[in-house]
Amino acid sequence: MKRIRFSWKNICLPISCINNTNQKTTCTTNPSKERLLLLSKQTSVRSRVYLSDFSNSTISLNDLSNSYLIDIHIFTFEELKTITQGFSKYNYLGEGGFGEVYKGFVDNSVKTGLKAQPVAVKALKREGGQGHREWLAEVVILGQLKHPNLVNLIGYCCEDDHRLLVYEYMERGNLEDHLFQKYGGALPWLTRVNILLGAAKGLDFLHKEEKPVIYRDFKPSNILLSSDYSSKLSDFGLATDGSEADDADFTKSVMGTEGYAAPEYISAGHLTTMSDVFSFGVVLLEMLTARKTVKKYRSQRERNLVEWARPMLKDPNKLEQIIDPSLEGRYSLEGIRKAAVLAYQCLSHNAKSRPTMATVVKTLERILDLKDIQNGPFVYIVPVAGANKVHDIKCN
Ligand SMILES: Nc1ncnc2c1ncn2[C@@H]1O[C@H](COP(=O)(O)OP(=O)(O)OP(=O)(O)O)[C@@H](O)[C@H]1O
Repeated sequence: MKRIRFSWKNICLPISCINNTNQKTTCTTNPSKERLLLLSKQTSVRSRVYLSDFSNSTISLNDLSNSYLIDIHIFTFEELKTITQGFSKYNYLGEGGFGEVYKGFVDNSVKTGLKAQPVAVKALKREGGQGHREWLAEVVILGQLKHPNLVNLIGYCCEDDHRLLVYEYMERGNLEDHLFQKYGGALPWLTRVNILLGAAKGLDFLHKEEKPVIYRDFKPSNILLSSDYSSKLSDFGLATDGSEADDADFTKSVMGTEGYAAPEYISAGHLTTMSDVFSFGVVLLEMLTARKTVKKYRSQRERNLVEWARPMLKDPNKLEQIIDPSLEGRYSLEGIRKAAVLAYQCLSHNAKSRPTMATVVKTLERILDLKDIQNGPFVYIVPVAGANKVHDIKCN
């Protein structure tokens, strides 16, 4: 489901690397002395650069990449064109609100020190301030925060009006395509729980930052899967690092994807970490039911999944009616009940009654340990090369 804006307010950032005269600019000039002085004063008190540092012009992209970014490579547009074979249709992976995504391959010959690996290259559609803000949010947040459940940003390109991002390539694409069966059979129960556990750990990590990062766009298409089905959050364009809370333009614009945003955020623009918890509840409900949160062609009563299904989550007799039939009863009964109660709590209209992501992680870990799976399929444990975990693969 594509991202929509509930309302729109242009965000005007001073874009230090855009050259209005249209000359070729690659953001590689040295930071000014005054800026570095200011920066060194700031570093003594905090360890991370925030998005607001850019809107206040206290830092430039050069300062950020020279002093703060972790293992980030700066690519030229030509280099990215080469590694994606000229953004060829054969390398095309898909398109989201930000722009098109292409598969590529990098190694030491592209940039010294670069590990040989497949990558995903995301190219920003050229459309002014908000597009640049989204690109910058990805660089500022993913360039500084590293975690096994956040997609790894390998590098970026900021040349003339080109804005691109280079990520590690995730072999199994996004959860949405698996959950709603674009590919093959239904995901087994424990694989689903494990995927959501990974995503929950990613959110928990973001929320535990000194200034919590609010992800703002949690949904299945933003959860990417590796070959062994471990999950990582991607698409940080709408994320906010907590530094923009006083910015009038920011607080006025409500953004996200229809069906996932918390009610208090839609109605009053009230954005907290609990907004992410609500969105997590929506995805958990989608995982339990294999139904999309909003679907036009469902009956009026069932159109909004949350409104229709939430009352049934706490009633074990009704619960069975909404569980994904393609699971064919192959799940832990206790596990599915616990997951349903967890979804119910995350979807509370009162933000304060929702659990924190730390509690969600603990609950999902307990559910993952419940192995009383009814009529279980033959489970073949595949050791995955390079990974220290084993995962169950359903064999028909
Ligand atoms: N790192 C990656 N590895 C493999 N595939 C990726 C990667 N990043 C994105 N993709 C794929 O590219 C396509 C577009 O992804 P993108 O994140 O831009 O948009 P989206 O999340 O589908 O939509 P929206 O931006 O509206 O939320 C999707 O099919 C996604 O699975």
